[in-house]
Amino acid sequence: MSKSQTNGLEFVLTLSCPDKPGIVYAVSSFLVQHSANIIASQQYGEPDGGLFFMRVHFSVPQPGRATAELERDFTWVAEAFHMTWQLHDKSERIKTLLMVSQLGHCLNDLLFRWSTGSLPIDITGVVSNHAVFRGLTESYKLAFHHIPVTKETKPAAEAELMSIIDETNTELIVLARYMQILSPEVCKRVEGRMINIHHSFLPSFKGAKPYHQAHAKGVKLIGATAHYVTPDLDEGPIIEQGLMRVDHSHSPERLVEAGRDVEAQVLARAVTWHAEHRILLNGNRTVVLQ
Ligand SMILES: Nc1nc2c(c(=O)[nH]1)N[C@@H](CN(C=O)c1ccc(C(=O)N[C@@H](CCC(=O)O)C(=O)O)cc1)CN2
Repeated sequence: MSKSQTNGLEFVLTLSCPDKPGIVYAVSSFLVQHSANIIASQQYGEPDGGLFFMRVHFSVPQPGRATAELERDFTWVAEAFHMTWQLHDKSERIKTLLMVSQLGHCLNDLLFRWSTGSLPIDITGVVSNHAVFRGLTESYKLAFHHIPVTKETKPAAEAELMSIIDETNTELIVLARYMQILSPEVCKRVEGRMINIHHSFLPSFKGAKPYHQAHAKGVKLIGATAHYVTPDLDEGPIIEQGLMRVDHSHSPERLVEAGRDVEAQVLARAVTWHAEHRILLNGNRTVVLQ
């Protein structure tokens, strides 16, 4: 059945809007009117009376409802409260394209988690500017797209990437240590649905070689940051971060090696939360409703 024709039994509604009394009441009333049962609900109101954020996971009785039908019925609530909102059929796994360059620890971790069912995504393929992970990708029976990039070929390479995204109906793109800066045009087309793992505790050590930057500063902690990609390098909304302790004896190469696990764990949490529709954008920040 096509996406709009599935009769979902469980849905996730996410919304943000100017805070005012009556929002939860209005959402609850909508759910009662549709015989829905709340399974989980989280909300957050900015303390200064700014925006209100909500995530509701609910079920509807058999035979289920088409998402479009519920969306049509919720529109009046959304308009009354000037909501930015989305309704997701929880049975539909988000189509996800993975991208990597020459370091495969995050890719390997994501592929394994996906293969065991612990990562709620459908992988549409792997894109890389190097050929080194073709074997690993194809061992999971996934499509591998080798798209080499040079300064001269970057526009054509990005055009090929966008074609793959469009042709596979990819909804989420994950930069699993993909080490090419993407153009503002690509960033605009994937705004809010491209996640990067940066190998430092942002905002420290943006850009290239953050572990070498950290070593030069004599840090005692290194970290990793998962964030949405924007035209401004490593400045996008932060989703998740992690840290680990190091000391004076760690060379830059040892820091690179030590950081692999925290990078992979942070990226996996960020991808999971995006796939579970737990992340709401709040300007250049995120609200993550657990
Ligand atoms: N527009 C954006 N593109 C990318 C972002 C981003 O936030 N906005 N994140 C990076 C990942 N990254 C650090 O996490 C990073 C990647 C690449 C570079 C860099 O200097 N790349 C050089 C080429 C390096 C090479 O060929 O090995 C370049 O693109 O000219 C810095 C940081 C992913 N893209």
